[in-house]
Amino acid sequence: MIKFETKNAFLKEDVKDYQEQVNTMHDALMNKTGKGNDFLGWVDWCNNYDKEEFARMKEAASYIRENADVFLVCGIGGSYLGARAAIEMINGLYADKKPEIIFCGNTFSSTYTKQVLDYIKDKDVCLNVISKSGTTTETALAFRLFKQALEEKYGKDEAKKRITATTDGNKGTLYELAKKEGYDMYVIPDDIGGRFSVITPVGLLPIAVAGIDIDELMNGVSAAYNDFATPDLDKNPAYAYAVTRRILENQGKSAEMFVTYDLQTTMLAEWWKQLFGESEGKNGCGLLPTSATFSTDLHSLGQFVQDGKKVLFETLVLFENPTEDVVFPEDAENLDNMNYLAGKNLDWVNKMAMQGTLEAHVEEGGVPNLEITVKDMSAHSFGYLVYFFFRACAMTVYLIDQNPFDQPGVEVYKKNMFKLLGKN
Ligand SMILES: O=P(O)(O)OC[C@H]1O[C@H](O)[C@H](O)[C@@H](O)[C@@H]1O
Repeated sequence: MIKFETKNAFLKEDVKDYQEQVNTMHDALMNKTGKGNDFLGWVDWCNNYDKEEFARMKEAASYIRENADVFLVCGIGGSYLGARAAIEMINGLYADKKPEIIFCGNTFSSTYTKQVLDYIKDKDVCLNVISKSGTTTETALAFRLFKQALEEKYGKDEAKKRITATTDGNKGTLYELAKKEGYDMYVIPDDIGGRFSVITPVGLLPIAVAGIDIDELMNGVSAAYNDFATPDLDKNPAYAYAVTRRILENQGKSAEMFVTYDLQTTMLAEWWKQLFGESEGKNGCGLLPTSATFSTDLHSLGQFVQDGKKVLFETLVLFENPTEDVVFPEDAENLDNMNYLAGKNLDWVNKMAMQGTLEAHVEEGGVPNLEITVKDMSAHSFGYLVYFFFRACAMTVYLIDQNPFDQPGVEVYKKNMFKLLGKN
């Protein structure tokens, strides 16, 4: 289902030399005995998730689709990136589907927040507030504003029906508030951290509201779970990718650029950045996760990749089959001199651009390129791909002996901000 290739990676070590270490880490992961083992619920979540809650979520999604022009998803980090990545990748950026999905609660920007508040004024709205901790300030602040806007518009009772809360199953400020208000509630499992939570109600409810088949998404997760049961580096592309990153780091690389050729996967890259950035960037370790969407960014970052400081390698995420295609038309006058492409499919042009760029970056630029090939941009492939990255991420961080599942560094800005905001 996923092909992983290193033929353009300039590797100076053999991936297979890591087999023994990978076997040990694989056991730690599967037996839940490694670092951060309290947060390994995602590993076999596809076998364990609550089917009753899953069915309830689908019903809630139908209610929201029938009753809302706009669906507000109020969350930040792992509580919004996965859903947004899935919805954009699978439905595209301009899907003419009701409801329109707007993400809030991920910024303090007064301009953005006020503009969303104005935009929803004359629209029917439902809202899903998502926070594992239940105390994240960006989310809590936006939630109060949008909750009040809904209460003003619909009255308290009707607003309650339009608000769902996804949070801890037993505790926390949001949990208490939602219980008291009587909102429809969904649980973020204790043993699944935010950046691994797109396969739980955190991601699945908004994804279902977008009209995407969440059974298919979970089938993709299960298929990946089964395919990655073996630690054999010849058979497990997630682990081969995990090891390859470490080899390139040993060769002096300090950044990894996630590259796609489809604009609707830009948010997938943002999701991936949180996954790897928060999992790996600690105690002075880790590769900087960065991203580019080509060919758009070839016209901005291309110069640096080709010719700048040799700090990075590229990880190409290629989708074999496009969701849509366009045949380039003939033009009788040919004033733009573009007739040489007449009759060609746009996807073919995109793939030729990819081929040409790959050769330029690898052969002339000496930039290592890894290739991850995915069949298409379906819900099934999304589920498969995120699980691929989960397993790769856990393995690659275990290989540098760090805990992939905490993020103590994120607290530092919060402490300073709270002091400035006068929070006690
Ligand atoms: O879901 P929440 O508890 O609101 O957290 C939202 C996000 O913010 C935190 O600061 C963490 O660094 C992220 O890992 C998390 O995904």
